[in-house]
Amino acid sequence: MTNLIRRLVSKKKRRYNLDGFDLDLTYITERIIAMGFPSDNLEGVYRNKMADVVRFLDSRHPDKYKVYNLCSERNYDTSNFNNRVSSYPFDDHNAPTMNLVINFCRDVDEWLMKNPKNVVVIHCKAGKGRTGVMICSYLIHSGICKSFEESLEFYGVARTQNSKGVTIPSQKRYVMYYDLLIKSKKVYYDRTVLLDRIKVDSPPKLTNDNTSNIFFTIKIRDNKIFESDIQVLKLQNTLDYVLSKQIPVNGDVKIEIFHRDSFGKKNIAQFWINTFFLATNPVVLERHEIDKVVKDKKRKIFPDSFKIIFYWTNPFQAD
Ligand SMILES: CCCCCCCC(=O)OC[C@H](COP(=O)(O)O[C@H]1[C@H](O)[C@@H](OP(=O)(O)O)[C@H](OP(=O)(O)O)[C@@H](OP(=O)(O)O)[C@H]1O)OC(=O)CCCCCCC
Repeated sequence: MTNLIRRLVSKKKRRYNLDGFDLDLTYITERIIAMGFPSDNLEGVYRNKMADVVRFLDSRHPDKYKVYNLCSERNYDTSNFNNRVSSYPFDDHNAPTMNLVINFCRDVDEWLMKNPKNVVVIHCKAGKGRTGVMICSYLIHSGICKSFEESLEFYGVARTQNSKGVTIPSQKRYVMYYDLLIKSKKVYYDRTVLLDRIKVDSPPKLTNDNTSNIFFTIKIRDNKIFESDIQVLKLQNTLDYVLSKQIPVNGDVKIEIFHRDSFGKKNIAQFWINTFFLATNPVVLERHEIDKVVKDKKRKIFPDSFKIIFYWTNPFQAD
């Protein structure tokens, strides 16, 4: 019964089902393992049980494994894994920071280079989205995959039965960024640019009378630096918000669009971008490139033509 619940919760992910083990765990390559959170108590009933994961790793890769926990929301006693655990935390359904990806790839590389028998075991909560971003980045870093498209495909096929590994647009974008960074051979830094203006084309249908109360926020990593006032929009209108003062942003930037009604505010769309990689101006994000919007498969809220456009300025001409 417990295993049935675990299989239901792990959905389309490929499980390790051999020699008496039945775990939400997949070998992406012989030396890169993805898995669900090693849990205790009630969570242990529907996710991987910590004791089973320890038994598996100690029997298959004694003293040769290192575990990477990507969850910002939970932790465990690392002595379960002989303290060979590194933490690279970021939030569920979000992108990591670029520095987190860079440091993670270095750490994994260092461990794998130490001994040809060493393996890495990477997990978040479900062991799919966040785990996928980091594994795909390392597949590029190590040269196992030659492009971000190849790594996303490779991981999706290996980890799931429906090839839906990394599905959140911002998470995919960060794998693309890492590919660009590796190919450019440049040294990453939190480049400063100025945000000028944000447009939302073809507003969503959120109410029966087609009026929506939209506002947006800008965060640099986890710090909110700007919140717009509420814009009342009718369907067919375009939200065109010219910032009264240019806003300097650097590195990982999260923009969230909210709708406010009598029940409160609801985050309806969001995306992460990294300023180091901004090239075109304006930046146009199509429907399929915006988190949450892609989940509206039947186009009930967001029309096909929905897009977010933003304008920015490079304060340093030489960049
Ligand atoms: C009889 C019970 C039948 C249960 C059937 C459940 C079937 C079911 O939907 O199970 C799944 C859910 C939620 O599952 P999780 O709590 O594991 O949540 C997943 C997690 O957020 C993934 O992110 P990450 O941690 O990999 O970064 C996410 O992938 P992504 O970020 O790529 O979108 C995935 O989205 P996705 O589904 O792929 O769109 C989420 O479902 O489990 C529970 O809510 C725990 C249920 C606890 C039940 C306790 C029972 C004791």
